[in-house]
Amino acid sequence: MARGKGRGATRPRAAGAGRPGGGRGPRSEVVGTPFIVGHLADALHMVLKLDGPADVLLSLYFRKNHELGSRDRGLVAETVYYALRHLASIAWAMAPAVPERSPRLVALVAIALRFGRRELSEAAAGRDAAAVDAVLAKDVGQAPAPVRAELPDWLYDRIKAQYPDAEAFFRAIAQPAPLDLRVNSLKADPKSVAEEFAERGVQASPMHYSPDGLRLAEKVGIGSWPVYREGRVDIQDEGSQLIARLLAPCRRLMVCDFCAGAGGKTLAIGALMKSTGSLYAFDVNAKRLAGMVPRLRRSGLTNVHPIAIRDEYDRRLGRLIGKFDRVLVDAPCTGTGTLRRNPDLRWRLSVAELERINAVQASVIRSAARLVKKGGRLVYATCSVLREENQAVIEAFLAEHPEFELRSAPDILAAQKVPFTSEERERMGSYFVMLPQANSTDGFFSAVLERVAEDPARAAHEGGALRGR
Ligand SMILES: C[S@@+](CC[C@H](N)C(=O)[O-])C[C@H]1O[C@@H](n2cnc3c(N)ncnc32)[C@H](O)[C@@H]1O
Repeated sequence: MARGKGRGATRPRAAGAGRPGGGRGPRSEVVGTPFIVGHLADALHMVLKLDGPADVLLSLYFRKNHELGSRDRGLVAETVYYALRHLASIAWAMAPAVPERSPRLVALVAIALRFGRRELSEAAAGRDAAAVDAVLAKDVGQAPAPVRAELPDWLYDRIKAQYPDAEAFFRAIAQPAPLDLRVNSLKADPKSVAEEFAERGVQASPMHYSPDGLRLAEKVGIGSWPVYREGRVDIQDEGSQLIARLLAPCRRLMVCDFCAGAGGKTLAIGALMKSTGSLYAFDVNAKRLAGMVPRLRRSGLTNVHPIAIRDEYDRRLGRLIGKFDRVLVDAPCTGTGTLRRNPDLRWRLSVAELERINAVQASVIRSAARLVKKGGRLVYATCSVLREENQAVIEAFLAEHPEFELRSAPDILAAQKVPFTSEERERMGSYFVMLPQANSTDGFFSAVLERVAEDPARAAHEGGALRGR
């Protein structure tokens, strides 16, 4: 696999990685010890079934395998993610063997590609050494284009057709994403938080676009740090932070986050509202919504009302029709904008799933739009890079709903001092579009729609009721 050879072939930073317990016992010469390769193969055996998100399956694996020290876990996780990012080319090079039935070979090849062939101990490679070398000898440059792009054919075709810089997108999603933080303006400011990180020897730099954001130079586990536990920061991609700003939330508004999930955007919106007004957070997934509770506690927000709904036409929504100044629909989507963070996603998606999600998107935006008052705004957002889930949904909605008009998303952000170049503005038009290859963020799409007239159906209904009196 000439393409992979040498790429990133560095020793892992973690001193002692490769040793059982990650620090105990004599120092191992190489990363790929029998211990690490064994665990990596077992973890890949689970993850390559692709029957659940890799991060969930990996944490399950680590919970069951206490003998792995924190550095071992870091090494296994990093290599599993590397394998998922390069799964198409690894599968192509190892054919007729298939990854899900040969996780050990995938483990050995992934270590050799990520860290260098010499990082595989003889004891670990064992009888598979020749097979590994045969895989490494394959020239991925000869593989079909979707394999080189590390995408399934259907997704490759769509991205290639949609983006003139598709090749740059393919390169961008082969890289891991940085760790982005949003500073909670209720409790801190970016400068003081950056200093707090500097005291721990971690560089946190201001973000290019988001005024509240800091980007860490290295990935560190901050879950137990006071800065996180005390709610001064939350983990949130830069693009996602900007979507909260598209609502231009200010004091004392009635705001609804219709697909709030565990509250990533809810928290950002609440902070921009300075914890005033009312912020309703709906979701059909009560478990996910419950994940918001500890985050709310840390954040210090007191204006948020999380409510689990049965579906987008839940009867309890009836009394809220026409009541909101702002409604965010952070729609369920394919998540194709987050492939840097969730490399397994591309292998778990399908055209049928895209079509199912598309139908939900159309239904959710239609229902959520009823909640927006005249003069209020509906913000539709996805973390997808596919036109079908983005522009096409908005075009179909506007064709059916002349009572809404598209507003300029870049103008709304420019008014909040978010700097876009004229080139970026030209690319976006009236929409908000962030792309990993152009903006170094996850891929995001958003449209801001203003209600300029009452809902015709509702007006007719109320008019009829009035006349009948
Ligand atoms: C993209 S995620 C939301 C992420 C969240 N806003 C954040 O920033 O962390 C989409 C959410 O939509 C929810 N959802 C799916 N169908 C829905 C529906 N019919 N009505 C409301 N929410 C729905 C899902 O449970 C999921 O939590």
